[in-house]
Amino acid sequence: MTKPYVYITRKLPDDVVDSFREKLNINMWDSAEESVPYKKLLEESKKAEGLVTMLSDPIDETILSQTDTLKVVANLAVGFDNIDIESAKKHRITVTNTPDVLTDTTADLTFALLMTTARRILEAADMVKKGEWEHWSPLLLAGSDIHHKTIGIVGMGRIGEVVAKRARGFDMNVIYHNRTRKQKAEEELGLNYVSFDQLISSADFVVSLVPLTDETHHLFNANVFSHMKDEAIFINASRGKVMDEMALYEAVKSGEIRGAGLDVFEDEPISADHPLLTLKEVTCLPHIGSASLETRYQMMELSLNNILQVLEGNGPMTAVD
Ligand SMILES: NC(=O)C1=CN([C@@H]2O[C@H](COP(=O)(O)OP(=O)(O)OC[C@H]3O[C@@H](n4cnc5c(N)ncnc54)[C@H](OP(=O)(O)O)[C@@H]3O)[C@@H](O)[C@H]2O)C=CC1
Ligand SMILES: O=CC(=O)O
Repeated sequence: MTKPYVYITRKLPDDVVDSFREKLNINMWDSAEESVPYKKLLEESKKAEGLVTMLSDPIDETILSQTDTLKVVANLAVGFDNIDIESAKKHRITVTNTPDVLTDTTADLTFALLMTTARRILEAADMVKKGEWEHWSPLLLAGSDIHHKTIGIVGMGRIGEVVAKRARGFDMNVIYHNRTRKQKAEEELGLNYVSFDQLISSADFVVSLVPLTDETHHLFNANVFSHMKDEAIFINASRGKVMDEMALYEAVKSGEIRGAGLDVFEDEPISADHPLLTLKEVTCLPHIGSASLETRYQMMELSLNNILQVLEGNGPMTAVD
């Protein structure tokens, strides 16, 4: 029996992929770092039954409408804003993602970003390494406290709840905003539900964990930054396009808010001359929320298992609704 053809849009480790080769005929793009060119993606999608895609691959109507073979797209991420879900539905192509396996790891990184920014860890480490530490002084690199402060989480989903748990461990007051209230989490984690406006005006740390949708595009804009506390720190670990980067730059530069910690950007990778990179109050990371070895291996295995399940006629393990 011929094995179904599956294309992976990045070079993944052989020790993960090889165990699926008995049942799947797998081909991969030959770089782990560089995205597959769009033309090649289009060409492969016309002959593959399954695609494993990265969050940087645009899986659009052109790709989804021009294939007679494609049955399943497994995105190596929990976010799926790079995929035209309506079009996939229309063409009866299953889309899967990688929820749960990355939740704790991403929550760890989100909290690390918050702590790094609040306590000015990068500035401090740089000073020591560059030999610029000349003396101890009472206000040397004095930052913001974390304990007993108020953290406001916008997007209290899987990752939001675990960040809330981390925050409770630091004796923080946790407020959140979602479109729907989560009574069980409120009771279990001691959270307080507030309106979006209340959250942004009362939180010391405003943390974005909302997916990118039409509704959340530029949710954090100049008007919103202007209503935050002067000492507020904005943390974005979800998607760059939920914030207006230039408005954030202005807000930090003018002292309207104290700083920001960002794992994601409107365009990735962010260009080296972007104004945000000039601000010492802004911590910037290269979209590494789920990047632990253990978690990335689990995400790869889950993606390939989703492909296998669908192509063997079983339901996907983690389908995007
Ligand atoms: N930096 C990184 O490397 C990573 C980033 N991510 C990002 O984090 C996001 C969250 O992941 P995860 O927690 O698993 O997702 P979930 O779907 O579990 O949580 C998302 C939450 O956002 C809320 N939400 C959605 N729309 C809105 C809105 N318009 N206003 C307010 N709240 C809203 C939802 O609640 P409700 O529907 O009630 O509003 C839901 O509780 C992903 O979509 C992805 O973009 C994820 C992993 C790693
Ligand atoms: O950004 C990462 C994801 O899993 O979504």
